[in-house]
Amino acid sequence: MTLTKLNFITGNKNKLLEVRAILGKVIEVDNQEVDVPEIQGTIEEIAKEKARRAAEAINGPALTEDTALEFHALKGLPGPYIKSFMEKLGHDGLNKMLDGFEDRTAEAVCTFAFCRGPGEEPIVFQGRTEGAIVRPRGPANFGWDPIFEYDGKQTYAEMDKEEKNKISHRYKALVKLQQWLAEGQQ
Ligand SMILES: Nc1ncnc2c1ncn2[C@H]1C[C@H](O)[C@@H](COP(=O)(O)OP(=O)(O)OP(=O)(O)O)O1
Ligand SMILES: [Mg+2]
Repeated sequence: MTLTKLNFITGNKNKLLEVRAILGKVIEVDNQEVDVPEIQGTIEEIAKEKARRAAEAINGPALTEDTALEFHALKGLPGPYIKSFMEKLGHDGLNKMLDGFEDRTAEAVCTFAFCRGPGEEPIVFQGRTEGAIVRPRGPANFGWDPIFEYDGKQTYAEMDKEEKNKISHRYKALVKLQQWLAEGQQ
């Protein structure tokens, strides 16, 4: 069965905007805002379970995304728990977490999971982009974007949206998703 549109389950408007900007020419992206619980575990386990639960909640095919931010000095933490860390500590606190370390590099990880329907095994598409954690620069309208510096130059928040969408963790994951769509979803 060829997919004619993707049902992207997310409550995050910025994610939806980026996915539409990148995938919009290739396939229609519908959105439903369903609050699916996120379990603890590895990035892949969390992503798969999120898609499984989303497919059950809407009783049909569901695409979900989970974003992680791995600090190398902290062996990958906060990773998938970045949302809670960001909410509690903010840009300043996240920076301070690394002040005792020399290594301020980090990896932004985007993991899409697609589940055909209830009871089906989800398939995962992941993209990673290397950067460093810096004091905030640029507009603060998307989470940790102002403290994630790409390429030693601009932060995600300072980058032109089009530029960001050519190198971001989300773009790289969506390239893999597009390939899978083009190859007939085998
Ligand atoms: N560049 C970014 N890309 C993705 N998420 C980001 C970015 N900057 C900040 N964030 C935030 C949004 C969330 O607080 C957190 C990621 O948590 P996550 O559970 O994946 O998203 P979410 O809960 O906002 O949406 P969803 O409904 O898809 O789960 O990181
Ligand atoms: Mg979430």
